[in-house]
Amino acid sequence: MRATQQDFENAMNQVKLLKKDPGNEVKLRLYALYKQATEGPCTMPKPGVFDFVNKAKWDAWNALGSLPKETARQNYVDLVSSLSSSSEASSQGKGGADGKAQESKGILVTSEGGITKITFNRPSKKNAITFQMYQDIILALKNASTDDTVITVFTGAGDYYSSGNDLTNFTSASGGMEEAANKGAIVLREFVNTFIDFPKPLVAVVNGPAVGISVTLLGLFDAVYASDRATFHTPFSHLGQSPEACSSYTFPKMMGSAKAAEMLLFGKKLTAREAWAQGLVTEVFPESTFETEVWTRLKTYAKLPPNSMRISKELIRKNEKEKLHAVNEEECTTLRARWLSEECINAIMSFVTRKPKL
Ligand SMILES: CCCCCC/C=C/C(=O)SCCNC(=O)CCNC(=O)[C@H](O)C(C)(C)COP(=O)(O)OP(=O)(O)OC[C@H]1O[C@@H](n2cnc3c(N)ncnc32)[C@H](O)[C@@H]1OP(=O)(O)O
Repeated sequence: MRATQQDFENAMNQVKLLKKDPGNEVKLRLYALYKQATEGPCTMPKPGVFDFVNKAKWDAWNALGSLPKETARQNYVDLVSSLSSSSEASSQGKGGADGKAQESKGILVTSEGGITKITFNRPSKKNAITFQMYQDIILALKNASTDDTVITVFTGAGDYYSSGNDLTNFTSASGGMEEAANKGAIVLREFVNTFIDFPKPLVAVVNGPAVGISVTLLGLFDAVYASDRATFHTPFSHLGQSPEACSSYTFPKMMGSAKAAEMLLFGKKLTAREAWAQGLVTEVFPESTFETEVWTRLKTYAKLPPNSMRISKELIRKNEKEKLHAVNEEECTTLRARWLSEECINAIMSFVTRKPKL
């Protein structure tokens, strides 16, 4: 039976729910089939040789020649169906009861002893945050804000806390940089708003190096415990980008504008003790006792009266909320423009095309 327009639209939605990243080759094939099915043969001018991403996409689309739209639509549906059967669609239920675990691609959410634990769980990529992970974290925080857990804790699996935004979020987007930048700004706005509005105590257990957005977000946490192995790095200028997660406001407020500028403008990497001295970190622990000491403490905190902690947090945050939302809005608008700048595109391309290690 021929794939209908409805089958095609269902397949497009299905792609967004794939649990396993199908890899760049498959993504290019999907892109090419989508373009062929919706626009017909490629008539676009060939991108320049240094425009790696758009050239790869153009090549994939152009290779389909005069394949009829209907056949491209059918092939797209078939390809998605084969991917979906090998990679069960992502789902994340509502948690809260002790011992329940929800796993999505890239994050692991567990709840035990009154603590929701959200783990960046992509150690082979230093826990870089994909578009899907941003969305899964939003969902996990929304669940944690209304379930019966008392404290929510972020940590990282493996040697890193997180290397920040996955730099391939933009290069692997099927609709080009402009579409990726629009999507990025929308996702980022909602993601940061969820942290601003999160009603319960939010704690970061920074087990290792933290980069980019995983650092800036810490300004919205209630406590940050760090191993003495952790470092804090915000290389935004090196990436042609600008600060996010309200750090253009929280960092100068917390550490003074001179120290904030060293981090946010010049990309100075701080040790855990330096970050503590600047007020970004609550307490630093020796790596050898870090996990035991921190988790023992958190288990005690999770037994404190939850309503009292929620009300105190509300009082602390109340006068800042409107300001934080306005800052988030402006940072997202600024970043959207940055992502389309030559400085940023060149920096991202030089990361994704760097030579593999021997
Ligand atoms: C909705 C969108 C919101 C966006 C908000 C804006 C956010 C901005 C930021 O977060 S900016 C910060 C972005 N992050 C970085 O610039 C870090 C980039 N990575 C590195 O510099 C290094 O990988 C490292 C210092 C983190 C670790 O170096 P090393 O110990 O030498 O390991 P590898 O480089 O070999 O890394 C292993 C493996 O992981 C991949 N990887 C690491 N970080 C990222 C990343 N941020 N994005 C994508 N991929 C990453 C790396 O490519 C290696 O993969 P491979 O084994 O080669 O397949």
